[in-house]
Amino acid sequence: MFRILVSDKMSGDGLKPLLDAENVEIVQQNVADVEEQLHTFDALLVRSATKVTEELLSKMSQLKIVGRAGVGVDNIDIEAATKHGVVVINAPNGNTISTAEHTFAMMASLVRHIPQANISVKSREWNRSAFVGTELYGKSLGIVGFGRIGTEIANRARAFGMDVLVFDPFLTKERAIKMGVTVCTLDELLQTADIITVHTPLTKETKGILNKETIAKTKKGIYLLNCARGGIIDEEGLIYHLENGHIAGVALDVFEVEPPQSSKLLDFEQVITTPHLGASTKEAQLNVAAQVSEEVLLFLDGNPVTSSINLPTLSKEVYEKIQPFHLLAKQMGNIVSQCMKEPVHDISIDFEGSVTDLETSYITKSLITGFLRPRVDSTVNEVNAGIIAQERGISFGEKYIPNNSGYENCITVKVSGDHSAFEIKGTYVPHYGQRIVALNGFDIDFYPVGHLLYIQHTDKPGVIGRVGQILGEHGLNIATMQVGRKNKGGEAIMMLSFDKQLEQASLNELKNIQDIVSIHTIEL
Ligand SMILES: NC(=O)C1=CN([C@@H]2O[C@H](COP(=O)(O)OP(=O)(O)OC[C@H]3O[C@@H](n4cnc5c(N)ncnc54)[C@H](O)[C@@H]3O)[C@@H](O)[C@H]2O)C=CC1
Ligand SMILES: O=C(O)CCC(=O)C(=O)O
Repeated sequence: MFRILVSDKMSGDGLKPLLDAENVEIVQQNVADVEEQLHTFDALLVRSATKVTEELLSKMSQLKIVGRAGVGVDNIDIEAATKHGVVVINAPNGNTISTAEHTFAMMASLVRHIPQANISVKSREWNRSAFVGTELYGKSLGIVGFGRIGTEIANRARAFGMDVLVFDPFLTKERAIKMGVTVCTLDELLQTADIITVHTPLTKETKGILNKETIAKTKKGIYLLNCARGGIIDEEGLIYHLENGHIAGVALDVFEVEPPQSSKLLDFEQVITTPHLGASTKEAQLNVAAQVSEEVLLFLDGNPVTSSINLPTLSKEVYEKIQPFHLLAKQMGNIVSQCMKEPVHDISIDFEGSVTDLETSYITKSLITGFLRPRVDSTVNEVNAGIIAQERGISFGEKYIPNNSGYENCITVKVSGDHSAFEIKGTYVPHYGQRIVALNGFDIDFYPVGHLLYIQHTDKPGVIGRVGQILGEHGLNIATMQVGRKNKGGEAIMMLSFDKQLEQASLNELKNIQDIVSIHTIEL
């Protein structure tokens, strides 16, 4: 049974997949009200109100996934979630139309002074001359950030007969041409636009992208809108230019601090506001809640996620192709880790053959996870494996090499430690399974599961027999056995598998056999 905490208010219909699921218990309460139970939840669903901080994540020790019912994840400490091995997903498309429509409604309201006129009429005034507006038709709209919402706004603006200028450093020329917008630099946009609206995420680069200096470059009488995130337009800069009369009007759905109780911006007649309502429609709330609910359920049932912020996202179809290699890589990492009982500083992974057609970064993360599991106390998974490896001074990298192994696909892992190195090769054979096909240059062929014993020895008569005898005396049945050697009478290896774990006494006896160089038990 999975326990899911829904901390912010969400559409009941949207949560239906979770409410209907048999293996799920849902608690719809704010995190602050379930302080004692925080460690029991497997998943946390939030909108923008709940702040998912390092402190909260530390208290939620069972947490596996955070679902953000919306786009912006600035209320979630992604770095901390990644460190805690918690997957973060969002619902990127569900509220695009609602937010674009809201921005457009704000724009129309702004240039026609609708909110101010509404207050005036309700105050029993009839002051038509005070509310003379401006047409949108023929005006230049500058859009900063041309993603999902920016694109929808451009479509609507063109239908209103506006020229659309776009600044987005990640926008390709082809897409701009297709969308019928003019791409320009930020300075060109600032100097040309009559109205500017921002639709970027809040990042180090976008924080204060419109500020005292950049707003000064805009036309006198500019209209500015922020329906994305508070802080993208610097509030002090806004106040400065509202006071000096440079700005004709501002529409804000979002604020640097929400609610903006003490913000001076609320005192300006030419500032119109809404309380972060961009995504507040029945449709958007249903969409985003349903999207994250379905995704969280799939994830908890062991499926890949399609909109993760801190994991490579894979479709189910792609995941099915990757899954056998994902497992093979985890087993390979685990084997090396158990055989190399020393500090390791580099892991290099070579992919060859058909596996190179897949998203190998996911396979690499699985390998690093498998390697770290026997060494790390904290829960390590594909989300935090990279960070944990880095923290422990282990570098890793992957590359594609020509397919010379003789296998249809092959993964070779070379691990460098302080005192030695280890090399392992694995392949996946459909309908046959994962196979380890070489260890430290010895050709071998074994299935990497269960209780294994890896023995390095000298290729001499009687060694294998003595091993079998000691194991037999300890009541240990050898399930499978593989041997490999490079030269007659030289170094050799054995890989044995058992139905149960070996005890220390039998290992001690094996170690005493002359011509045995080393022994490692491997538990997979
Ligand atoms: N008011 C509300 O209720 C809502 C607000 N939002 C906000 O709107 C933002 C945009 O949402 P979407 O369009 O869905 O996101 P998106 O990811 O589709 O688009 C963001 C765009 O910003 C661009 N961008 C990133 N850094 C930039 C920079 N330094 N300069 C210019 N452009 C830059 C990206 O290239 C991308 O095209 C979200 O991050 C969220 O914060 C989203 C939904 C509802
Ligand atoms: O209504 C909400 O949850 C806020 C939506 C939002 O800001 C977002 O999706 O980024």
